[in-house]
Amino acid sequence: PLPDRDRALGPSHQQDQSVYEERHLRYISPLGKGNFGSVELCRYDPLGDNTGELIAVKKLQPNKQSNLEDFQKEINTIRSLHCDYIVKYRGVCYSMGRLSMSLVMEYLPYGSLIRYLEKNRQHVNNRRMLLFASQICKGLEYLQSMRYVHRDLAARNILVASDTLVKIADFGLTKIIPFDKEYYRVTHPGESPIFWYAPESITESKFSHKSDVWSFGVVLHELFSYCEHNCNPKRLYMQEIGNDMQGLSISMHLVDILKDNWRLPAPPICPPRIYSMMTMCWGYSAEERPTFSTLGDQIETSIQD
Ligand SMILES: Cc1cnc(Nc2cc(F)c(C3CCN(C)CC3)c(F)c2)nc1Nc1ccc(F)c(N2CCCS2(=O)=O)c1
Repeated sequence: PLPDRDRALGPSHQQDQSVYEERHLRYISPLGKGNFGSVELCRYDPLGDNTGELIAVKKLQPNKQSNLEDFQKEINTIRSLHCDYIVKYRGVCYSMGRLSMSLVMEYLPYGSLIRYLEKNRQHVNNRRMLLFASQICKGLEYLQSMRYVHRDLAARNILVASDTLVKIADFGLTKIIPFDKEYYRVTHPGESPIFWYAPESITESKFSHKSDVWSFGVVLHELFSYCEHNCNPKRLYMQEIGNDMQGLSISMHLVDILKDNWRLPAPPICPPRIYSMMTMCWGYSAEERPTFSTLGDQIETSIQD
């Protein structure tokens, strides 16, 4: 049979674990909004006695019809992923007579990693940070084994399931690398998070597992900066680029300083071995960068020490 992700998502093939009926969906509160649409906390309560499970429901922006295709791709992607370090797909919910659909996922109560670290900074030590880093690394290793490139790796897209478990959350930009290529070239970059992008992604819109490795290095930087607002990657890069913008676009300035070998500075109190791991992820050419399995081993070694 076709591998999971190659089967078309369609109402006629009831291969989804479950289709959620809108009439049993109880809206509770908003979780987040973005150009992607919105994510809401709901309770699926078919018995109507408040014993149903809490779920996170991602709805598409109603007006953006073009996104429906992307949304279907995102649903196909997340449906095909089965990994402890990736947020779990639960099913879909059709409403308005199959006119619109929502993506139903498991609900992770602690929210985004950024907010979690801001709130719990005082009792998250380096060991726990390394545990989170190794979980994200394992999630990415799994994604790579499925030939997916995430393309939007950042602490804001990592969710916290518990004090000892984080998961990769957002697959809106994830693409499958064609079987005969090493990279995916994007035609419409959209709003690119360039401060998390590898140089070749900025200059050539090329995305590969190695460009995800670059972004993982930036996530390591965010982790060991405790997602401090005043030392987030965008702020640090903009300080270095300076405000003397001679008309060059920000992304060209960014590529210039990366070519000159400037890199994000070591976060305060970051173990030297971790910072050297980040700088390896930031090898200018993709070949220089380590693989996720090498990074995973190095992180495991650091945890043992
Ligand atoms: C699939 C999923 C599962 N569980 C959860 N739990 C969750 C639990 C929470 F308390 C919160 C917050 C915590 C802070 N207070 C004020 C509001 C609720 C929260 F934001 C999330 N959220 C999920 N998705 C999600 C939600 C929201 C998002 F903005 C984004 N994204 C944004 C960038 C791309 S994104 O799609 O990753 C994904």
